[in-house]
Amino acid sequence: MKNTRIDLRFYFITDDGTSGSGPLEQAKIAIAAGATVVQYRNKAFSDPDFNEAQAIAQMCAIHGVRFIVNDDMILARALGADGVHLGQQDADPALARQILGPGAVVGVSAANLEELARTDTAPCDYLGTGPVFATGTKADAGEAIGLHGLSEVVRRSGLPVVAIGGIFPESVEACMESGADGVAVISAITRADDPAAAAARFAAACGTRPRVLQTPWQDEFLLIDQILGQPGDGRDPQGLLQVGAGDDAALLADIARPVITTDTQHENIHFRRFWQSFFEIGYKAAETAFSDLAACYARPLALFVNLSLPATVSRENVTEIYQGIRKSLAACGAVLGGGNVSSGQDLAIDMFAVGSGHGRIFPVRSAARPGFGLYVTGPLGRARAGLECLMQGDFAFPGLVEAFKYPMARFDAAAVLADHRVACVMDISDGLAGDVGHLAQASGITAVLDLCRAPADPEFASFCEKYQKPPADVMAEGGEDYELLFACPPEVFAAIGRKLPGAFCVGTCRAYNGESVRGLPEAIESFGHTA
Ligand SMILES: Cc1ncc(COP(=O)(O)OP(=O)(O)O)c(N)n1
Ligand SMILES: Cc1ncsc1CCOP(=O)(O)O
Ligand SMILES: [Mg+2]
Repeated sequence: MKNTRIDLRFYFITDDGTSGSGPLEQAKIAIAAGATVVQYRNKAFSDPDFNEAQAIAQMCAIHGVRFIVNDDMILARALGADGVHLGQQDADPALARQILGPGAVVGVSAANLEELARTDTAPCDYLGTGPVFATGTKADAGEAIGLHGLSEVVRRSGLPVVAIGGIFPESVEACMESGADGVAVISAITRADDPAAAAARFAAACGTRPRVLQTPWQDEFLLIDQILGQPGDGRDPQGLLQVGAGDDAALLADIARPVITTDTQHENIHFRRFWQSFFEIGYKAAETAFSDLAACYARPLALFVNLSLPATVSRENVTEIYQGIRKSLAACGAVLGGGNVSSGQDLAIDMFAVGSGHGRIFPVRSAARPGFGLYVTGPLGRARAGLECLMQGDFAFPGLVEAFKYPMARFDAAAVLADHRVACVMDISDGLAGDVGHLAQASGITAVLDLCRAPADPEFASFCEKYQKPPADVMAEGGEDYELLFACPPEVFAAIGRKLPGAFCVGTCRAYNGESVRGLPEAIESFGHTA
């Protein structure tokens, strides 16, 4: 059964064969001009194209434009599309109707009367017929049927018909007069010198109206209000935000020894949507900022977040990012102090974290002394291994993937170190190999690494075995565990170790002998945050 009506007047189809702008840009132009339908046609679709297709789906949804996927009903379903377009070589329309349901749009191609005779049109909502005129866009499109052929199909089909193939604004009227309900167009827009002007001419010929293009977060203030909450809504139990969301700046209650840090997370540098959900991206971004506070013994109070949002991120995605951020805030008792959203090329999360420093001690990197041991608060390399698993598509080590996705700022460990007056601390965000060098340089010592004393970790060990990686290499190069590196006299560590059973020794501090770091596994390069 079908019960779908569709306005076919200006049916735009994305072009996967042009060196000009990509499908999302093309769709935006068509939507802004007044397209009534956008078909996503990508003959070489592969997984990484999903985000772009989703962005087109979102643009269509926001503007009330029907979104149709060519050829692939499963992709249509995954994208929440309005429907699918199927040709003679594609899946059976009856199956598409069964899978997509009665409310979906199912379109079918019948190039001419012969194909129409072979087509089960009962499950279909419309027919795509052509090429009406010669087209260079589809090599296997067959002979042009002309306006006469179009009118014959219209007369026989009993379905709404969209004319396709070689159509220009000048030919729209004749197609409509031949009985078509609309025209489908690719190259006359996508390969025009001025695609926006060409699309506008189509809209005028089809009788549709232009739109002011909205981005998913156009109503920025609403979005920010929704995200930040309001005073008294229980999200700021300590009353830190005397003036919070909704004003130009936040007024915070008095903070003893304010400690401030900033951090930025960029798509494809610090995270990938392919590997992490928006929730996970938000959560981890906040933890990375808070890890800096933990390394300074500061109590976390507030986080300010600026989001740069490309068109491929929806309002729902933004909400998910903030849900992830809120998980992190809840874990450490901090509040969301404010923020901003703006359009951008890539998804980026800029953060500004505020904390209250320890009453007596502010640890620094420069306080290591010869004779001190070098220690870390917990296992190293697990997050790096988890990242490798994601890159390989290996699901055999869920604990490692979890370590990559859900690091925890070590406020618990910081409290123990502070109790023992440890004065030299930093968080390991770039990998031990790189970060120990920073500590050694700041302290003017030589750090001698020895990673053989790391506690046994069966999952990590079997990962290293499977991928033939020396464990010490992965431990030394892997950032993103967000453990703390600290230096103190061995007798102090003896007491700390009883309270922090996961902590272990990674080396010793010696008088500077011309090298900042010794004992690094060979061929180690700290995992730099470069693309
Ligand atoms: C609206 C519309 N009409 C016809 C087609 C062509 O479909 P098909 O014959 O399956 O060819 P491909 O487009 O898949 O190469 C269409 N896509 N849209
Ligand atoms: C997909 C398709 N099916 C029949 S003709 C055609 C191509 C239409 O492209 P253009 O509008 O550039 O002629
Ligand atoms: Mg097809």
